[in-house]
Amino acid sequence: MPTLRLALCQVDPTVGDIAGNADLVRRWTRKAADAGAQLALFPELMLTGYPVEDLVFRRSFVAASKAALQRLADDLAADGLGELPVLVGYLDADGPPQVSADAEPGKGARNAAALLHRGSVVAAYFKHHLPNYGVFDEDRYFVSGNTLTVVRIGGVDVALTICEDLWQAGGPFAVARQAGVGLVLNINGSPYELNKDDIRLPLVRRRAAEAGATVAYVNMVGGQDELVFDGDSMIVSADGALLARAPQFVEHLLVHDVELPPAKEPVESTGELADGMRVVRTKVSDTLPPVPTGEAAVGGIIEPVADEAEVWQALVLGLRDYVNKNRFPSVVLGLSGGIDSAVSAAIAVDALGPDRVAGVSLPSQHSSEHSRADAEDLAKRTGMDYRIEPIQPMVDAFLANMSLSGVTVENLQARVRGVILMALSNQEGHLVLTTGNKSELAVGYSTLYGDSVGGYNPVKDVWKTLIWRLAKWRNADAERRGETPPIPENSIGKPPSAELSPGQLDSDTLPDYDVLDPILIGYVDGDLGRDGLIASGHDPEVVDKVLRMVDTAEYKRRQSAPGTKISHKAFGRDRRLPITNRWREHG
Ligand SMILES: Nc1ncnc2c1ncn2[C@@H]1O[C@H](COP(=O)(O)OP(=O)(O)OC[C@H]2O[C@@H]([n+]3cccc(C(=O)O)c3)[C@H](O)[C@@H]2O)[C@@H](O)[C@H]1O
Ligand SMILES: Nc1ncnc2c1ncn2[C@@H]1O[C@H](COP(=O)(O)OP(=O)(O)OP(=O)(O)O)[C@@H](O)[C@H]1O
Ligand SMILES: NC(=O)CC[C@H](N)C(=O)O
Repeated sequence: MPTLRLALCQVDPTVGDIAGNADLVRRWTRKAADAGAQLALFPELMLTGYPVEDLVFRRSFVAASKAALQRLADDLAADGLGELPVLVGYLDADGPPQVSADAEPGKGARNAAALLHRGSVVAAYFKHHLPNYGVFDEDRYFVSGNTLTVVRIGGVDVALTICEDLWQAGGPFAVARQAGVGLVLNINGSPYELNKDDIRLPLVRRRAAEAGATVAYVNMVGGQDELVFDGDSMIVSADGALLARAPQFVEHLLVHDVELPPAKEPVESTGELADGMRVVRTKVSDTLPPVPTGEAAVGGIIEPVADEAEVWQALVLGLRDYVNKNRFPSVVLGLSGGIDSAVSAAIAVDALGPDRVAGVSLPSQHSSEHSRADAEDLAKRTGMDYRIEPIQPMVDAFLANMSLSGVTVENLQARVRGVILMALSNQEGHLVLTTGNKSELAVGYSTLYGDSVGGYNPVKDVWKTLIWRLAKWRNADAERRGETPPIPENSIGKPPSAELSPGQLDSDTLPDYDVLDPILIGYVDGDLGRDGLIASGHDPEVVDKVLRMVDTAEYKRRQSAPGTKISHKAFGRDRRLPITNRWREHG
């Protein structure tokens, strides 16, 4: 049986940085070669980053991707790495974009993968299944490919596939079986969602069984606006055994030797192959770079971590990459002494280090003594910068000049805080973090242009009840490691309050969060209607109240800052609803 040393390069590309991404491929191909790899693979749309959205419509961008691909092949050969076949995702086009007036049927932009060898592009593959649900809009951008590319490398037939191809039965993996391949490569831009890693392994196993071949699955890592890619690259044998698995949320080179069946005689590509596809075969090389003598390469198997640990890492990486890729030196956020700002600050410190996080206490006449003390305690525990900017003089200046009362005055305080944070951003260059959790976003419990101001929201997709769980987990994790728990116990234990009027508590306006969150999870994440929610045991009156709040807060969500997606259905692309909308489920 031939043995192939595979190198799965789980790296963090940046959208639009074609030259930087090509350099990343060169650096990691060098690492792969140093590890004796005989075939290296990089994620989906590696050269352009993923997802590129409407950049696909720019012909200049497509041209840059294509030119970079050939340049990369040349550079790898010039680097002395030409003998190592490298599979890399890139943006291609064989016709004008589908949205343009001169579009041609069956042609257009392609989500593509190319195999580079000895300074040339020796084979290419166009993604067959285009995801068009959730956050994905690939039917808007790409034309589907109908050819399975099979390359013969070192006597083994290897099929090339891209991400969504893995998620559907009866497509390229079924064709791969008909073509008799020994290995299927699958390159991914698969964003993180809680529990997605639990779905991926059985999915890869099913496709390995369908193809009757080993599957090498490489995914990117890193944050891109609201998405965070978690890696979780793996190799699964034809009989479903997990051979190697990379850690989540970090760049990683997974190098593993796989035993593969020798290529059979070429199968004729005529006849009905699955899903209307045909097969095109290319012989790349009989000879491969020799593996260094000695130990076989074993990639190891990383065990999945607890949900809280996984979500925390996702939030940390999502924020870090947003801040760094958008070149902010630091972040600033208001510290109320409450749990949302405390958790957001702890995420920021883990993402950026304490020197790049500034916390501001913005007390008003309604702020309790503990709000200041708890904010200061948080700052001490984490080592972040801390200052106090009292807002009352500015609030009073408004009240002396305008006749305002009730909720307007509550909102005024939140807005003065927003103005101060934006002023600090303008003056000192920080990115402002806003800290509204998913429960608040769902019911509109925030002040527009007030506490909702900010460029990024690290907890946007985190239900309030999960915020508490994360806080407890993060503190316990610190204790396990002998470190100071970052979040003051007081911030975890106190009843939530906006402190915008005397003695105000969230529970004056909202049901308790352990009642509210399950209703929201059913309505928002599960798309349950009123009847479904009541049938699952919720009080009809509370359901009506909650649904009314959710439905009428769409306008706030549409103006909200981006934030890291961690759930199956995050506000934004996953859940698109009209603002002007008279459809109501509730009484
Ligand atoms: N369909 C629509 N399209 C576009 N704009 C629309 C709109 N409907 C209202 N609006 C605008 O929105 C305004 C109302 O929104 P807004 O000004 O935000 O005010 P509003 O939602 O009325 O009040 C904010 C609520 O959030 C609470 N809060 C504030 C701050 C922090 C926290 C917390 O604990 O985290 C809670 C506060 O106690 C209060 O109950 C209207 O005056 C109108 O200008
Ligand atoms: N006194 C304050 N000083 C500094 N920032 C504040 C203050 N009050 C509110 N904020 C900012 O506004 C956000 C909204 O907080 P608010 O206290 O109104 O409700 P919350 O959603 O329960 O948040 P938290 O749990 O952080 O208190 C806070 O997370 C914080 O960033
Ligand atoms: N880029 C893709 O094709 C991603 C779609 C796929 N279902 C995933 O989330 O992994």
